[in-house]
Amino acid sequence: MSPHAVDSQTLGQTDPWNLSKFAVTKNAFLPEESQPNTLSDPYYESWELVAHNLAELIEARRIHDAINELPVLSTDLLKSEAEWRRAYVILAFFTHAYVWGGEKAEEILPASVAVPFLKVSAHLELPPVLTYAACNLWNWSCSGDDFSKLEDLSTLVTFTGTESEAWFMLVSVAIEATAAPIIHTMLRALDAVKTRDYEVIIKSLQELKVGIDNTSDLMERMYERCDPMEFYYKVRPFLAGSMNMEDAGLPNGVFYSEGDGKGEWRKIRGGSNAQSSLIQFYDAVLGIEHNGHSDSTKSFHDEIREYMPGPHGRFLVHVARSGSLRGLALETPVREEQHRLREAYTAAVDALTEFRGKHVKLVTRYIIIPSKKPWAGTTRRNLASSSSRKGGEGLMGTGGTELIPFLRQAKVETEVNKIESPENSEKS
Ligand code: HEM
Repeated sequence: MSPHAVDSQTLGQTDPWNLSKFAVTKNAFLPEESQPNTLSDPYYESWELVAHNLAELIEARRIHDAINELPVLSTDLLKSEAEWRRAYVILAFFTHAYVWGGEKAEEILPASVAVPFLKVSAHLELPPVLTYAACNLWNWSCSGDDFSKLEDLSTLVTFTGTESEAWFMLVSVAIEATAAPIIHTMLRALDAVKTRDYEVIIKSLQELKVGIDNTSDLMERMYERCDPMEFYYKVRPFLAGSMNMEDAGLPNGVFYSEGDGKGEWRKIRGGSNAQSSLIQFYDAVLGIEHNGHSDSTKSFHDEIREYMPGPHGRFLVHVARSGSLRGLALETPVREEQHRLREAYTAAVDALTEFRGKHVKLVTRYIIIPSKKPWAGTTRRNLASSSSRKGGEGLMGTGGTELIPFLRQAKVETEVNKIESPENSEKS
């Protein structure tokens, strides 16, 4: 068992939260075990053959032929939830390899991928696109028991076969695994709000701060083995969705063909770490809210929950409604323990603000700077070429945001929650 996994006794104590209903495991948002790297029924051999050779097929410009030759397979022979997840990973990678793997974007997704992908996505309550779940949560295996040990993790499906791509995906797996105990600690803290058990809450908030710091430290390990130029020009274009991709060659989005002329044009956001339930969990327990952007009344953070596995999205809603640590921290402190609660709350908010600050720096290193540099490798018409043509102006995130203003706003919306002294405690 991963040393960060929560033991069954502890899980038992938090049973009122009904975690299995929310697909929260002893490894939090990661599955219980290493993921299978093959579907067991030989019926799916043709999928597995393409999946295991995806990077080579893309490199050799044979990916379209390989996918066009696939039969339209049924989902009836998927044997377990782990196999449904494996099918989702495979079909998500096929979709993005097909759309972005040629000289220019392909607008029509063939039925061999679209038909089973729509079924598998509906089963898992996810959109039919390469989400964080496809790229990260369900796309790894581990040679040991410790899922936070980056060196022991490997990816199952990749577009490029590069170390940069694997590292980019696996850093997030390690982050999720390391944070597993924090979920359970914070659920106990929310329960303790009802009984005003200050000591439990203070200790939990202190642990949360350490957990968020660990998340930041692991995120900064990205620099070790993910090369910014390779990430920007080779890997990131494959993560793009079909929303806001007019300049990259998808004016109408992508047509998901269901055969016999049937199908639907879809504009869907691409994969983004913004779809991590963990960071939104940190927001939820601290009572941090994000505002709507100009074209919607819903915030991006709320919208993006639809790109998380259904049960995880529902878990976040449930947590946000289950007691307010912030409300308790805002009460005018009279007793010593109330002062300590404020300090612990603010230290956790500071840690999350710092995480978001470090993330902006990461995005600058991996997107802003490379977008202004010339690339000597293969060029295709895609997200990278369309952004670079404009000298990096108006850069969009793969999740579809105007990235830097959006990320700075998320940081400010975190920071304003600090409660430093009774005088500035009016915000609630
Ligand atoms: C090379 C690595 C990374 C790059 C280039 C990157 C890029 C981005 C971009 C462009 C956005 C804006 C949303 C969008 O996709 O449109 C975003 C959002 C976000 N990313 Fe990353 N990211 C990286 C790694 C990470 C990691 C490791 C995490 C940690 C789990 C993370 C967490 C988030 C979160 C939570 C958001 C939503 C904004 C917020 O709540 O602050 N990112 N990222």
